[in-house]
Formats: sequence, structure tokens, C-alpha cells
Amino acid sequence: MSHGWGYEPTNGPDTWAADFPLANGPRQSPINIIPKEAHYDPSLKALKIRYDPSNTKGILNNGHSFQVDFVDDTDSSTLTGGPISGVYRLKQFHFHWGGSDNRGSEHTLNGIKFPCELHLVHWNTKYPSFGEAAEKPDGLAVVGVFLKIGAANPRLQKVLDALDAIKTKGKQTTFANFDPKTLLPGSLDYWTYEGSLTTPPLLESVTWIVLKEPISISPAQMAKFRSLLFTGDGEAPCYMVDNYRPPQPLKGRLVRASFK
Ligand SMILES: O[B-]1(O)OCc2ccccc21
Ligand SMILES: [Zn+2]
Repeated sequence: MSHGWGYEPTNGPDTWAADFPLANGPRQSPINIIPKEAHYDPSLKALKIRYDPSNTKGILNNGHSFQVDFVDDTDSSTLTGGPISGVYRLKQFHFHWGGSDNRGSEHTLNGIKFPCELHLVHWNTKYPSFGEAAEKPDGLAVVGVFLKIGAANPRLQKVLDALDAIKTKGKQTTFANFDPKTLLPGSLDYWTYEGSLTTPPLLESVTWIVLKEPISISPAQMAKFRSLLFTGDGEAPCYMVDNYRPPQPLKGRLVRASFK
């Protein structure tokens, strides 16, 4: 039986095109961002991010990352402004990280990898659901935030403390009253471009909004991420590390900057 996609040599990013032909599509993510080649666009609006912590639903190890899910049946946690039009609802956030501090992010800056990258996933409410939106060219908007090694980040602690309960694939636990806005850096300056999911099915439905300013994470906090397992209970354990797709060809796309 064919094993599912993952990040090992036998099922990692270089093998995905076999089952997911979009892997070689015209608007794939992530990309390498070269700030000097980004176009400052004065017409880009400021990001407007309003999250309601009471929408927090739970935290799950999905075998590829861990994600914090939100109730998305009303417009109480939304992203508006920025490069998007209309209202996008927060669905979940998750991370990608490396087995050591020299890698882990999906987007890179001048070819530099960060040790970790946060994705806050939102869907366009002009469509009836996340699933429907994920198949539309303007269906999703993902805010990407780089994490760099530094002082322990107290804003991450509540998420980190929940990881012991979701060590293996498929485990989930209650997680309530978390405000993801507390994870954002002081500046909301961003780069934006049209791209895709960075995981199969690699749907080309994402307006990417990558923040310029990273947030910090300490080595000890990174070690907690790396203590999760890709594998389920009873399987030979495989640490959840290097769950990132490398940068993909730009194929003529414009990267715009919201700042000079
Ligand atoms: O592929 B991703 O990690 O990046 C965007 C996204 C959206 C929803 C699920 C997973 C992802
Ligand atoms: Zn992601």
C-alpha cells in the first residue's frame, strides 16, 4: 500500500509531484524572498487582524505538524485589509521547523533559512467553507512569520506546554482561550505574492503575506517542537523535524512589499 506523503527521503517534497501534479505548477510555495527585488506598492493597505481567543477549539498532531484550530462559523476572528479584499476567517495556525537551527522555515530571505516558520491560515468568506475556498485562486490568505533563535518567547509557552499531550500522530487535546495575535511581531510590514499550500494537495489558492519582522524562540523551546513525533502510537518513532518544503520557482511572479 502506498505510504502517505511526508518529509522523509521516500515520501518527501521531491516525490510529491507523482501524486500531486500541482507540485510543478505556476504558483507554488514557498519561495525565496529577495527584498531588493520586491516592489514597494504604496496602494497596499495595512493588515487588519482581529482574533477572538474564545474561538480557540483545540490542538492536534496531524502527523505533519501540529495545529491550533479555531471555530470559524462566524466573523469573530478575521483578517482584512493588506493585499486582500473582503473578509477572511482564521481557521488554524501551525508551524514548520528544522532538525537544527540552520534550517526549518519554508520561505527564505536572500537564501537564508530561519529555524522555524509560523503559518496563520485564513479562508475567504465569499466561499461557504475552508474546503471550498481552498480550491479557489483567491480562497486562502496565510500570514507567515519567521522565528529566529534568541530569548525564550513567553507568548509561545502555552502552546509548548500543550505538546506533551499530543506527542504522536492523531493525538489532540483541549486548548482554549489563546490569542494568536500575541504571536505577531511589533511590525506588520509584509511581503505578499500569489502562491499555494506548501503541503499536498499544494492547491494554488493562497495569497501569502510574509511578515518582515521575525519573532524569537529559544533553543529549549525549539527542542520541545523537535520532541513531537511524525509517527503514531505503536509505530517505530520518528521525530517531527524538517517538516518544511524548500523554495519553489518564482515563474515570473511579482513579490510586493508593503514598506519601503
Ligand atoms: O501548506 B501549508 O502549510 O501552508 C498553507 C496551508 C494552509 C492550510 C493547511 C496547510 C498549509
Ligand atoms: Zn504551513
